[in-house]
Amino acid sequence: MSQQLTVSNIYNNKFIERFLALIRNTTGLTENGTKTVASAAAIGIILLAWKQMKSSRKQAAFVGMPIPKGSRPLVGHLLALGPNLPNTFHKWHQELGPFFRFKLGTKDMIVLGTPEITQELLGTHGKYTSTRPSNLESHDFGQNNTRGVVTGLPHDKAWSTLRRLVLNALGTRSLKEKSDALCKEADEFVNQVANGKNVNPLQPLLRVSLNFILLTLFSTRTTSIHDPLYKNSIHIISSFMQLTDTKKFASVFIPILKIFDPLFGNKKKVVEFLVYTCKPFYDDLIEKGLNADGENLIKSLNEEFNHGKRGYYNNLYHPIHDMVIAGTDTTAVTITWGFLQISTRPDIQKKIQQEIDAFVSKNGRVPYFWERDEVPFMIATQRECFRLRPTTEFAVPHAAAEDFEWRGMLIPKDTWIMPNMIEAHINPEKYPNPEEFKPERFLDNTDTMGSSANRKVEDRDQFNFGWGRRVCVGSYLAETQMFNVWVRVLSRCDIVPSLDEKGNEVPATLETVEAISGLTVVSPAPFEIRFVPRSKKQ
Ligand code: HEM
Repeated sequence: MSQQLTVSNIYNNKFIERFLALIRNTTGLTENGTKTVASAAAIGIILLAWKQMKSSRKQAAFVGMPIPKGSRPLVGHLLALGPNLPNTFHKWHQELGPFFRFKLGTKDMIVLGTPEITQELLGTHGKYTSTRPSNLESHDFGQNNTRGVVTGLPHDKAWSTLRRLVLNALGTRSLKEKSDALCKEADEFVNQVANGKNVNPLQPLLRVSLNFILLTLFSTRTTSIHDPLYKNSIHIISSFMQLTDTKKFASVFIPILKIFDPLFGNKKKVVEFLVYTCKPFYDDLIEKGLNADGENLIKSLNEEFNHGKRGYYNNLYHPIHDMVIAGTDTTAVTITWGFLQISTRPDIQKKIQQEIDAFVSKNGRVPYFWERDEVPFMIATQRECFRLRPTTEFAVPHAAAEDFEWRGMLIPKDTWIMPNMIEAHINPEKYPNPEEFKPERFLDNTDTMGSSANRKVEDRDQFNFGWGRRVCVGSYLAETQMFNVWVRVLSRCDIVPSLDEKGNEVPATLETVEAISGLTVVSPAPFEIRFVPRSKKQ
């Protein structure tokens, strides 16, 4: 009869008996001591085997996923990326298909090149793919891991509440109430530039965007580019962008570089900047916003997270900072790229002006954003400009929240997921002859682009505001601003190329103006155009 297997009779097994004797003879331990050591060894062996099993599962990660050539130990594909990432990725998509994996140092990154694939991974599998890469969280204002909107975690209740409050403050009703103040910002922009002189519209547009954010958050605004509030805000935005440039966090991707962190590491500088520069700046703005008449976002945030108490705002800095950073240059840059594209297309401008003029002669004023059905060709042109020059090249990267399976492949936790915005918008199946500037392809749709983000992928007409649960919370504000500025500029001006010293036109186009990739936004290199008042056109 076979012996029953129990913990105590395990030691009666001949092989184990001999093993215990060996330990006793070599260590001089008692019988009980030997059994304890043997048990500990057995547990160790089991743990090791389990770890081995786990890591062999990890080795099976990404099996079947295309990967470009050129990966090197330690640095991964770093040396194969070349100076122009979108071009390299376009080449890799052509060689490898709609998705591929590459390695940046030791980090795995998946790039998604078609709307369908992106929807599948970031929409259908959103449960696993809606967090952000942990190293995007470069700081927390030194405050117990309070996160903002951009890096908050979807399973965190505070994040859902925050997102809801922000969406509410930047939504249809709220912005309709603020409409007059927002329209004035756009009027002021036209007053400033409508003089027929060469101008780079980006800087004055940055002030319009900043004022849109300051008004909705704190019921305040800057009065000119010389206003200290404007100067300090731009200082905060640009310093933060520079401090958090991916290159400064190379050791995140290439761990061996950590040895240089004490010399070149940036983390301490970021935290000092946030604590000593940003906090006092935001304290002033928060007080201003809480003392202001009427509703604004800071009042609802303080009510929700601090029960309306004054004086303690540690948990509000991060969400506020996110809005200022995410909302200012994105919209200004989008409008700038749009004006650049139509500055060489008087035919397109004329069609838009006919629509606006017809509305003005009927109503005595230009349309509001909610009357955009009256200017369908202008809306279609904005969409076409946005398609041909997306404002972000890879949106804001998502990350895998846990190991999960996709198309039979194991995607490990922390894999970065990057939707390739440029590739998605030149997909010939969705946009026939994608290289052609053709606003007509969007003519039948004046819905907001933000609402298009919630549709089925085949019904979406563009993807610039992102995907899935993390879709941009500021899309309605951005579109309102784009509309207000476009409609006012084109009702009063023609946008034409700049002039050189001899009076010759210098056309600026997507081909002549370099696209400069930033942390998330891709900005035009400095260029100039002119806004010539329509009645005074030579
Ligand atoms: C044309 C202008 C804009 C563009 C192209 C844009 C684009 C984007 C994109 C692509 C994302 C990432 C979505 C994803 O992860 O899939 C995003 C997220 C975000 N945007 Fe925008 N955005 C714009 C304007 C704004 C404005 C005006 C604000 C705020 C006032 C804003 C605030 C945010 C925030 C807070 C997030 C993070 C959302 C989250 O992680 O849940 N954006 N935006």
